[in-house]
Amino acid sequence: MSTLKVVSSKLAAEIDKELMGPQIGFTLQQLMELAGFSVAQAVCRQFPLRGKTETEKGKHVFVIAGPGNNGGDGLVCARHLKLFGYNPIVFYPKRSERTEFYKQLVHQLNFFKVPVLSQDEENWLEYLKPEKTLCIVDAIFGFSFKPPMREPFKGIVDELCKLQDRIPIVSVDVPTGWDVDEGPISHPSINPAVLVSLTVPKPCSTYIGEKHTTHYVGGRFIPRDFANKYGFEPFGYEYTDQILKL
Ligand SMILES: NC(=O)C1=CN([C@@H]2O[C@H](COP(=O)(O)OP(=O)(O)OC[C@H]3O[C@@H](n4cnc5c(N)ncnc54)[C@H](OP(=O)(O)O)[C@@H]3O)[C@@H](O)[C@H]2O)[C@H](O)CC1
Ligand SMILES: [K+]
Repeated sequence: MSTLKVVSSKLAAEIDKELMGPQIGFTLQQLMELAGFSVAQAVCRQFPLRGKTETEKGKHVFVIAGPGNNGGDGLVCARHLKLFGYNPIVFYPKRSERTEFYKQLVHQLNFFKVPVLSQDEENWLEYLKPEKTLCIVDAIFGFSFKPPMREPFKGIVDELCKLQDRIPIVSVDVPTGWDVDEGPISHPSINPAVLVSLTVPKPCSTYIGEKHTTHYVGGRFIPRDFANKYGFEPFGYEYTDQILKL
């Protein structure tokens, strides 16, 4: 059995479909909770608060959530970061009307007093000052991005490209704007400091620069036989960890 390290977007969608199908019965909410939780753990691993000054601890984690499930991962991640003692702020310019569930995720952020900025709050760039921001979580688009990028996200990603040398970006599952299989197809493109691949890395992850980008796998919810069925070995997560550095 080949131990392929990546699966195509088609296979990733098939994996999701089977995980949420009648035999296995995961709900999207369950997978998103574990996915978002693993991204929060990766932020903590990469940007630990322990031993940091009060100023460092007061910096924001700026989570940009897109209109789909990648965005949902970001909303979940922000909630866990708050519980971990971080200072998340969510920018959610285009709120998904897909299901009630997204509204509940925003209610939970309100409950935890995590600010959720919408598009008409022009001051979102105010939060992107290096001295105020620990990192940016890119939860804009995942494996369903189809170019060309439409506004308001094109403008947002252009700003991120200008800032990424001064504020580290943590990309959820796929760096936004990359093709899930072909990698960075448009320029300029996001070049994340951290990539958290969910369930299993996608082909685009082979285009990250290993010196520049720390790569984690998260979304720990599949057993060995299921992984082998899709041609890969399960990842050797340590004990209760929700992420593994690759
Ligand atoms: N198994 C797991 O680990 C799980 C992964 N999850 C995450 O889900 C995303 C995939 O989510 P999906 O909703 O299928 O897609 P995206 O979030 O990537 O984006 C879809 C939305 O983006 C809009 N879109 C697409 N292309 C463009 C564009 N060029 N310009 C503007 N907007 C765009 C699209 O809008 P449409 O109108 O085109 O439909 C969608 O609104 C995966 O990557 C993981 O992060 C889940 O958490 C489940 C478990
Ligand atoms: K992303």
